[in-house]
Amino acid sequence: MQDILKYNLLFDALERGFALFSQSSCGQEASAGFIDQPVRTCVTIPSKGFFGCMPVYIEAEDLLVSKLVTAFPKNKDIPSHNAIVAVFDASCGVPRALLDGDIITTRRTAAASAVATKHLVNGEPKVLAILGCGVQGTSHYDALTAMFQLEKSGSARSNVRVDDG
Ligand SMILES: NC(=O)C1=CN([C@@H]2O[C@H](COP(=O)(O)OP(=O)(O)OC[C@H]3O[C@@H](n4cnc5c(N)ncnc54)[C@H](OP(=O)(O)O)[C@@H]3O)[C@@H](O)[C@H]2O)C=CC1
Ligand SMILES: O=C([O-])C1=[NH+]CCC1
Repeated sequence: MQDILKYNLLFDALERGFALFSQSSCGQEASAGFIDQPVRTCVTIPSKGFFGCMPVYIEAEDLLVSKLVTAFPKNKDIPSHNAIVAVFDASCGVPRALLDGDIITTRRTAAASAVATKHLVNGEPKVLAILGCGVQGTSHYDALTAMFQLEKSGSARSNVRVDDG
């Protein structure tokens, strides 16, 4: 997954996916193909975290997919987020693949921020500052420096600790 899921491929795939989803949500299924993507369902594990289920049907790709993801923010020596992605053939419902979802989650999230920034930014961004050096802080650095020609970029651990008690 590390070698396959390059940011430039992800940027194109996400732009296409967001456009398809918007067109489908606006009732333009004829050109876009039908997409059914309900809002993520979450199960709460009190004082520990949550377990999320993220299903989608994409007619244009004949795919039925669900990500299953856990977020346990207090994990210390193991990742705070863990995921798998199950892929089914939408023509017959047969399972086709079970993918490691960690790299997908790490890079897709950051790539989505980069694509959103590209469409929302006013002019060419020159400076990037990221607060926090966790998994997403790092992947956002990688994605945004892959998307833009920046003059200055950096990330830093936060010295402001939010009380998460
Ligand atoms: N929408 C999406 O698709 C996704 C969203 N997320 C969300 O993004 C966020 C970051 O996830 P991820 O990077 O994987 O998590 P990590 O556990 O790898 O990193 C946690 C980050 O939060 C900071 N942090 C933790 N506790 C505190 C605190 N008390 N006060 C201030 N900062 C704190 C850390 O700062 P420091 O570096 O200084 O230690 C670190 O940068 C989470 O909220 C997660 O749920 C994650 C994946 C996908
Ligand atoms: O969409 C996602 O994969 C996640 N959102 C918060 C934790 C993981």
